[in-house]
Amino acid sequence: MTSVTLRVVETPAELRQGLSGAGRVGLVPTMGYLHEGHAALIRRARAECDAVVVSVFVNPRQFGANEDLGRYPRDLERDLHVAGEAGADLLFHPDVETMYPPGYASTVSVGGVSEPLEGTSRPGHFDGVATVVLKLFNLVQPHQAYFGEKDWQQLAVVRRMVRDLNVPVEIVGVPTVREASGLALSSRNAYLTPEQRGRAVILSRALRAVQEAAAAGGRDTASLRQAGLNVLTQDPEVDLDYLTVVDGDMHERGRVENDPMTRVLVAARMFGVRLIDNLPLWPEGDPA
Ligand SMILES: Nc1ncnc2c1ncn2[C@@H]1O[C@H](COP(=O)(O)OP(=O)(O)OP(=O)(O)O)[C@@H](O)[C@H]1O
Ligand SMILES: CC(C)(CO)[C@@H](O)C(=O)[O-]
Ligand code: BAL
Repeated sequence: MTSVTLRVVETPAELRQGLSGAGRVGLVPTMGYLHEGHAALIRRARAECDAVVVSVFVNPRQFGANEDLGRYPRDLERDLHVAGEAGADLLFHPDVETMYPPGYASTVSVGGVSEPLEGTSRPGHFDGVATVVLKLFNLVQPHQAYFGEKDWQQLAVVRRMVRDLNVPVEIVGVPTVREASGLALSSRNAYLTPEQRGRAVILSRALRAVQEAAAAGGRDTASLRQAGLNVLTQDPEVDLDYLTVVDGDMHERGRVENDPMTRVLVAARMFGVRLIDNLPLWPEGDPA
């Protein structure tokens, strides 16, 4: 049943009013078309905070000129239902003019962790993400903010920004929610037919193959990567952008360290849709 207490607010003034005297506030930033992955973030916020704000804003500043801003899936009714069920109190749904009024001229740019991988493939993407996330932090002033591990590099960029700019918020990372097949839930999965989603499971299979190679003792990054490539090359539909093993700073090294932050990341285009996924190299933490 959808929560009867969920309120939609569209302006900063309505948001502040809705949060007055709220106690501990949790924020879940999203671009909408909510699914069970988003619901996991909202439920976690519900369990840890007195008031939960979900923002739904398809942020134009994080899309490149040739990306899918125009066709990004939107469905506010669905979002209300999912957010209400998961226990949100406020759904902040500003329009583009509210977030970026005429004369708007500021950008937040995080260096280092934002530069490789998604940063290389999607120039300007993380500037757009950091800018809107900092604006949301300033508007909502949450005690805690919840982000999915599915967007692992984004999580690293947000953590870096918060540390560097002394933003008074605690960042909480939430594990990736998957279909039973292993496919990571993503709003962009809506672009795929059920048959295509079945084929896209190959990405998580490749990540698991890399995990298995590490569990078997592999420490050399090139051979770990090859274990994943052996899977990905089984389907010619996979147009690989990157498959890599990185440390917590998003650096690829020749040999992997025994560090729980070591992660295997993949990005590929399948059926014209760009998909990303990642897993910890050692699911149970670093090996002895
Ligand atoms: N499967 C998932 N499990 C856990 N968190 C997720 C999952 N999918 C998305 N999230 C998180 O939800 C937040 C909002 O993400 P967003 O609205 O972009 O959804 P998305 O499904 O990642 O969409 P996209 O298709 O654009 O990647 C982000 O912090 C993201 O990491
Ligand atoms: C964090 C975010 C909501 C900023 O627009 C977006 O990048 C997303 O949905 O992951
Ligand atoms: N979940 C990441 C948002 C994006 O791809 O723009």
